[in-house]
Amino acid sequence: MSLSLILASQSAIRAQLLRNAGLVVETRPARIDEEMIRHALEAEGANPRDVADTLAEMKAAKVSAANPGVLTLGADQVLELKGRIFAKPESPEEAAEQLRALSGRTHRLLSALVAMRDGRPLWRHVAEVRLTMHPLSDEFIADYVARNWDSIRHAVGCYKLEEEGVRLFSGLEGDYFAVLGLPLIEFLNWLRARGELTT
Ligand SMILES: Nc1nc2c(ncn2[C@@H]2O[C@H](COP(=O)(O)OP(=O)(O)OP(=O)(O)O)[C@@H](O)[C@H]2O)c(=O)[nH]1
Repeated sequence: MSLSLILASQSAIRAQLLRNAGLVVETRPARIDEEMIRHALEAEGANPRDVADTLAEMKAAKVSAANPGVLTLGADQVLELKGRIFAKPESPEEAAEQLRALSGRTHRLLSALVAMRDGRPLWRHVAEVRLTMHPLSDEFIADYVARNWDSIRHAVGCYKLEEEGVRLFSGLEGDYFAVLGLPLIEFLNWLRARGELTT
C-alpha cells in the first residue's frame, strides 16, 4: 500500500516529484498571503532561510488543520541574491529585470519543506542550493523570456532547470530536486526512517 499524503501547494512539479516517487498525493493549495507574510518577516529581520521555513509551516498548518489525521506537506522557496529576496515574477518585464540581476552572479535558492499531522510539525528541512549564472546579454534575456514566459512565470527564479533554463547556468552546488521545488531525497529518507516506506 503506497503512502498517502496531502500537499498544501499549487505547484504542479512538487506534486509530480512526489507521485513519481510512488506516493499517493492529494493537492490542497493553502492560498495564504505569502507576499504580506514575507514582507512582515523581512521587516522583523528574518533571514531568507527562516522566511522559507515559516511560509512552508504556515501552508502546512492551514491545510493540516482542515484535514485531521492526514500527513500534510507545506513547501516554500525563496530566492536570495546579495540579501535581496526575489519572488515569482508578475510580468515578462519583471522576469527580464530579475534575470538581468541574476546574470553573471551566484544566487541562493532556499527550498523548505515541513511535514505535519493534526497541526503538529513532525519534520522540516530547508535545502540550500547555490546557482551560478553565466553572463546573459539583454537580447538573450528578452528572447528567453518571450519564448518561455508561460512556463517560467510559475518559477521563483524565472527559470525551469529541467527545461531550457538549464542553459542559463555555469554551475550549481546542491540538490536538483530542491531547485525544482522540494528536498525530495531528504523527505524520503525521513519516511523510510519512520518505517512509512518499504524501500
Ligand atoms: N518546474 C520548476 N519549478 C520551479 C523551478 N524553480 C522554482 N520552481 C517553482 O517555483 C515555485 C516557488 O514558489 P512557491 O511560493 O514556493 O510555491 P508556489 O508555486 O507559489 O505554490 P505554493 O506551494 O502553493 O505556494 C514553486 O512552484 C517551485 O516548484 C524549476 O527549476 N522548475
